[in-house]
Amino acid sequence: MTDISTHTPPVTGDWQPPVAGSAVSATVSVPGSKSLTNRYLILAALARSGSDLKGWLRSRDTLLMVEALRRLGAVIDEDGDELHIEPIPFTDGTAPADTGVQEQTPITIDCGLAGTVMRFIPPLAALTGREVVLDGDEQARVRPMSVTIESLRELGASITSAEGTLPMTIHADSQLRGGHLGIDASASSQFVSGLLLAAPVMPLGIELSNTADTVPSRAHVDMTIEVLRDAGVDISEPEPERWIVEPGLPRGLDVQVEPDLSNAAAFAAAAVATSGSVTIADWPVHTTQAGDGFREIAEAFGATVRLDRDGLHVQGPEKLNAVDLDLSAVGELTPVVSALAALADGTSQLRGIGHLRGHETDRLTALTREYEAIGVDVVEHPEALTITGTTQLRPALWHTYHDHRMVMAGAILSLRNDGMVIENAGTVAKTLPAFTQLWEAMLTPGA
Ligand SMILES: O=C(O)C1=C[C@@H](OP(=O)(O)O)[C@@H](O)[C@H](O)C1
Ligand SMILES: C=C(OP(=O)(O)O)C(=O)O
Repeated sequence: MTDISTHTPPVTGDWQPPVAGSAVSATVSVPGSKSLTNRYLILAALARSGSDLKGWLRSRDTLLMVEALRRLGAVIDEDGDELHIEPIPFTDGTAPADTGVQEQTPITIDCGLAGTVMRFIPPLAALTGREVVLDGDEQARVRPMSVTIESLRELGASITSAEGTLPMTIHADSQLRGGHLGIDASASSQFVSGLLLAAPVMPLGIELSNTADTVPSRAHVDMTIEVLRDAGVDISEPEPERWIVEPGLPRGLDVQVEPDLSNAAAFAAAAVATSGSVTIADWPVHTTQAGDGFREIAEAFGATVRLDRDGLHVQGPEKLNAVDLDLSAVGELTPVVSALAALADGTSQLRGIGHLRGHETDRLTALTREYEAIGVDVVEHPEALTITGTTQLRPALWHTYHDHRMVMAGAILSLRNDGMVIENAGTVAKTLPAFTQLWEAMLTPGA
């Protein structure tokens, strides 16, 4: 198993990841899922009693969520790898109890660059009866937010936002009653998840439907439904993309967070890229995580994949096949998958990924630029990338655009591209602060 205890601290600036001299062979254990941690935190903040989260992910996105919920009134204590959460004092279907003079001071919330914070916190904030000002990183200010803002307005919130993005202010007179709502969720599944997660506290619950093209990242909506249901919330989807949540607070949680499979995919990809063999410990047999989709994707590249009680075992092929994949449901895997496509034998199509233009950065443009710089032939389409793999990669500075998954993609390419340097590797702390350490440990013989 990879042991990072004796390794140097995480790299925060430029990083030259190791080249794989031979086939990578390792067992890797990754920390908890970002998407599950942040959903559990939201549910715990709404619950009718205290909650315990074990194995939660400690990263920038989750710490921002913890801080946001504290500011809204939850009490959160950290004890080793556990979090204990006492909820915001909501009662079924009403705003939280009056907590006195302090209520007059606006609450400020930093969303960083976290989609889950900027789309999941506003519905809760609008239920508190407090003035809440939300902002984030410069790049967060261009991420799509108008659907969250408009939908909360329709449900009774009073919101000021000059550009329909962050920064925004939710006013204290907001009254979110819930009810029927149709939204265009084609730009992000998080518009749907944010409303569904807060719906148990709305007096009328919610009947929400998507009125536009299919919701992307469907796996994440399934995750939202599952965590709500597991917490005793009455949620149904009587027809595709129409969801009904009945009012009624969730139960307190006592859960173990699954490992983050989208982060794990980068390590599994190291096996695929080097004809190597990597085991990801504790890969769950049942999960709603988008990262689980990597099993089929690895097979499409020619890898052999086996899931058993010890985890996921990935054996890379001698030569990578080119692929033709619709990644719309599992879009966050795209940067990692694209790195494999850049090493494959032939031309790959990665389709259904237009919504990635609203992620941490415009990922289609960022990947295209960086592939061109290292000698990979890539064509950028509005909603797809065409990538022709090569064995003749050029060393270059790989820019990361404040995108953790660009760091991961760069590390995979570095396995077969000596001299490549990854700029601002510390940005990977968004979801995996120990990434550079785990990566180097994986490439240390005997890991
Ligand atoms: O709800 C979530 O936890 C997420 C939903 C997805 O967002 P989009 O639907 O905007 O792609 C995904 O890409 C993101 O990494 C996490
Ligand atoms: C798109 C991502 O993050 P966010 O939750 O900020 O949308 C991601 O992690 O790939």
